[in-house]
Amino acid sequence: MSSFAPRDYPKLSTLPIISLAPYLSPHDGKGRISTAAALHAACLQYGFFYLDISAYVSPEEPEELTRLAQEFFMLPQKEKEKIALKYQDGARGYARLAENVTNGKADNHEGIDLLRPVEHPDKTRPLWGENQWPSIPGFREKYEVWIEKMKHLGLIVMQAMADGLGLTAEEWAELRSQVDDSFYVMRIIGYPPLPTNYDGFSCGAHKDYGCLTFLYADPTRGALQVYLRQKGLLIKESNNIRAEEHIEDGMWINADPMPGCMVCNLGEMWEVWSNGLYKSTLHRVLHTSPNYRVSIPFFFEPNFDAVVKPLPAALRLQEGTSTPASAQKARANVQKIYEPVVYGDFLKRKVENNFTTSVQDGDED
Ligand SMILES: O=C(O)CCC(=O)C(=O)O
Ligand SMILES: [Fe+2]
Repeated sequence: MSSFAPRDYPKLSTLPIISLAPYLSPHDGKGRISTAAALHAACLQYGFFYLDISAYVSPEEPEELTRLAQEFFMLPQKEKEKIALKYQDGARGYARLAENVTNGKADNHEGIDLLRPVEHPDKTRPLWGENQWPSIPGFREKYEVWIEKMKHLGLIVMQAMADGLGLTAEEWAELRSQVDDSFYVMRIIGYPPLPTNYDGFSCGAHKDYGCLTFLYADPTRGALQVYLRQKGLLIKESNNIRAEEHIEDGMWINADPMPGCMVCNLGEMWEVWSNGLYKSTLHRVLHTSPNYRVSIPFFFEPNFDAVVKPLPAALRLQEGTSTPASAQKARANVQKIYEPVVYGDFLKRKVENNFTTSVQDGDED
């Protein structure tokens, strides 16, 4: 029985849209406050949002990356296999269609993974090999420019989130030092249409495991879906028609691409930093339209050796205190503190267990 009458439900629309522009201009103090507050609210409620990056990226740039990805995926299979994962550390290179498995089922996609390069590469060590690039002219150059842009974007969004969570300047400096040499993953994904009666998904339901995901996807609609778990009143508006739907136990909503925006979501490391205040949200891809879909998520992750643990600012919020001094006293009221995680160790465990482990294993609510 619910004690929550439907009319009192929090109103949920499609995912919130947040503009990053104030954080790109040096003097927009007011704008920053509202961006930081909007980020905080989106992270509390959804763990997913649209990031309006039109002030940072011109639309032609990711369109060109999509075109290059298409060109690669359209090559004969034998050509694509020349950079197969098996020639390196098993994590860098080309994964053929259905090689990736989620929840025990083969995903109907293919892809290329490019990870942060390491010093003294050794392909016999997990994650420690070298990237394998397609030989298509311009491919590597264009993606390397994008990677630099996404790393910089990661730091900007982290700063805005730190403001939203109420970190002091010293606390932000400490958090920044955990992400300033991101062990990122640039993934390039190709999705043929999902065959009818396919036993699985284009990409099965999962949480991202790291810090922040910046997803650029081609204009295909109705592919990426996000799971909203809270009760609420979903407001849908299209073609001037407004519909309301009560969500009782959670539901999947579409996160279609929006011009000038990327879809951004939190990985599990943010659950740890925020001591569970912010959730890493389940999502999946069901691509049933007849076109070949391309998406290029950039996973902005902590540094390999970062020790990720609950931030004092998150504990202060949970304790209902606002200053570091008063928080000390109230600490005992916080019911559960997440265990610290060394990001690189966590990632290696993930790879060994085919990405099935979670920071909260055995502890799902
Ligand atoms: O292709 C997409 O829209 C999402 C892909 C995704 O969730 C992932 O690679 O983690
Ligand atoms: Fe994902």
